[in-house]
Amino acid sequence: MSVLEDIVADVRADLAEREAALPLDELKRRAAEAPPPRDAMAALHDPAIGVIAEVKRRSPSKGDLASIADPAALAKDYEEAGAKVISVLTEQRRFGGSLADFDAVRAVVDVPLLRKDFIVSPYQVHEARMHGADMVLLIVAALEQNALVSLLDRVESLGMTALVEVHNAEEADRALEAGARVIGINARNLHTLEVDRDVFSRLAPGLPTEVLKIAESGVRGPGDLMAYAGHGADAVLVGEGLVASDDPKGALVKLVTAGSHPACPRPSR
Ligand SMILES: O=P(O)(O)OC[C@@H](O)[C@@H](O)c1c[nH]c2ccccc12
Repeated sequence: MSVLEDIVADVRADLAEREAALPLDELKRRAAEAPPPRDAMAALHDPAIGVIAEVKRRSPSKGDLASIADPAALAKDYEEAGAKVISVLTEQRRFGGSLADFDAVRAVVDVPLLRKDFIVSPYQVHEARMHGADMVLLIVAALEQNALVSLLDRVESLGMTALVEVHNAEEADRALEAGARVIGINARNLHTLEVDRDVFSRLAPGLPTEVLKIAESGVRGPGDLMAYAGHGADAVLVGEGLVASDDPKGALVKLVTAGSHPACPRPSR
């Protein structure tokens, strides 16, 4: 099995436990009572190159990145530093995240929040909404086409924005066919965990101008952000480059400053 298949198998096992504890109907009822979602798409439509800052403790490729004893404090720093959206990993076994982290962050920030997980079931989408998510990650490589289409519809029908993640041209075609309006091009191959920053420059030109393009993974600093901007990125999604820094807030200020600098290329929308 590939890394991705292993992760998804465990995610499904954990999901079955939660479904047994809280049935879907009750979950939907609670989700309907959550405050309405924020407009993540509008937040990312800013003319500056935005940063989606991620709360990430560890990863299968790099192991422990940061202990993050207080995810809310980190997220507050991200918000103050100018993050357009904050991504919170909720996958526990490989990434050390949780819905409790998500709740802690939701309680202290106003920016749109992305639930970063391996979403394979409508249950997880309603669960995201119940916890106050505004945006949900859908990984094309983890989904059959009909599941991708129905999950995307569900995310949008609940008023949230789907970040549809791709890593190659075939997945990009599937994302477009499903109706994705925000596409994340991940430099990391989730089957092998290898990073190739050139994937963005290969795929982005083939996407329609009106689709928001997010460059994911491997952003080490302003130079990488500027390079991605030059290839048409509307925003970058950054985890390790922030959490593993001695000063995550300062590191994010540098990225945000680069993204709004007049010399930074702008998307041709
Ligand atoms: O830590 P990095 O290299 O900045 O990467 C962030 C983000 O792109 C990465 O966490 C990610 C991209 N797609 C994912 C899917 C699942 C889990 C994690 C991810």
